[in-house]
Amino acid sequence: MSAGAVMINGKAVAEMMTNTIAREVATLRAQGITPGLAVVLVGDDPASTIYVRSKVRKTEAVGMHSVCHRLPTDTTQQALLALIHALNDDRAIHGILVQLPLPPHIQRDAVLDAIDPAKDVDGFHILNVGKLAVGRTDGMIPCTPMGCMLLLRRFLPSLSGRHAVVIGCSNIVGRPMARLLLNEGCTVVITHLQTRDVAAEARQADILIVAAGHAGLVRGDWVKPGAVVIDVGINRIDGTNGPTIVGDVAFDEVADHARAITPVPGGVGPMTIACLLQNTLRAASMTTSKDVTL
Ligand SMILES: Nc1nc2c(c(=O)[nH]1)N[C@@H](CN(C=O)c1ccc(C(=O)N[C@@H](CCC(=O)O)C(=O)O)cc1)CN2
Repeated sequence: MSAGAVMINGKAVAEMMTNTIAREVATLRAQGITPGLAVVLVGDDPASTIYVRSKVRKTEAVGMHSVCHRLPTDTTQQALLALIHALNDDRAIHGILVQLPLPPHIQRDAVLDAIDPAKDVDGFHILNVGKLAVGRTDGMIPCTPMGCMLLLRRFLPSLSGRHAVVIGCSNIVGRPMARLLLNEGCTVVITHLQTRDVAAEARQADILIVAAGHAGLVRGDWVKPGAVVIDVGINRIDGTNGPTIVGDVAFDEVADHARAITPVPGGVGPMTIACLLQNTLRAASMTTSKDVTL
């Protein structure tokens, strides 16, 4: 890593956030409200199973009420929708999360749009997507892009006027990430599979967000000296010492050019779950204020 490059330690930031959240949960509980999160997993995808277990463990660790519904792969869309409607009506549940990806026979958008937008702690409901798209701040923000923004803000006090390039245009990361950066005053370019020269676009970036799902895609010569690089990729590969997790960025090469970089693991990933807890706390707090106004 070059002498000036800083490693942005998402794991440490996520731990600090989680400690703060635990204190705020204790305050809410003292007022008689225990924030509740329901996680729904359909099927037995190994990575999803690990993420869901981690979400449940961390939800409980901060003192929230945690419910996990593990459904078989052949669960019908109708049965899944019935569960969501029941969770929407459950006053002990403030946040609902359906782990993605869903099996192919289930229409993802129909399921996500069935979640009460006020309980949509993933920020994937079309109403929350729309709020973010028009720059409104009263919607739920998807957890991974929110985690990236929190890491960026710690490192760059103002994002206004920066040139940001987002590699990847998924609904979970790339698109909401681009909108958050735009809302903070960045000039934003999104690249995708049809982009003619992704490397040339990346070289313009003051802020480079990489969420392509392609191990080691971004090489050292793709990065402008002094850029801040956020690696969202999580790729499982077989290394010489067994299976290992790497990002979308060739870390050692890029660290020679960048001013700051997130590692994988230990960068954006832990922030995703911390932001999920933050959104659940926010959802529970909003219910409270609604109750007070009524
Ligand atoms: N409903 C959702 N589904 C999915 C989301 C999401 O935000 N909502 N994001 C991803 C998976 N994901 C959370 O669900 C997630 C991915 C990675 C991590 C993480 O902490 N990664 C670690 C490495 C973990 C490992 O060893 O595998 C790291 O980067 O340090 C947390 C959450 C897709 N689905």
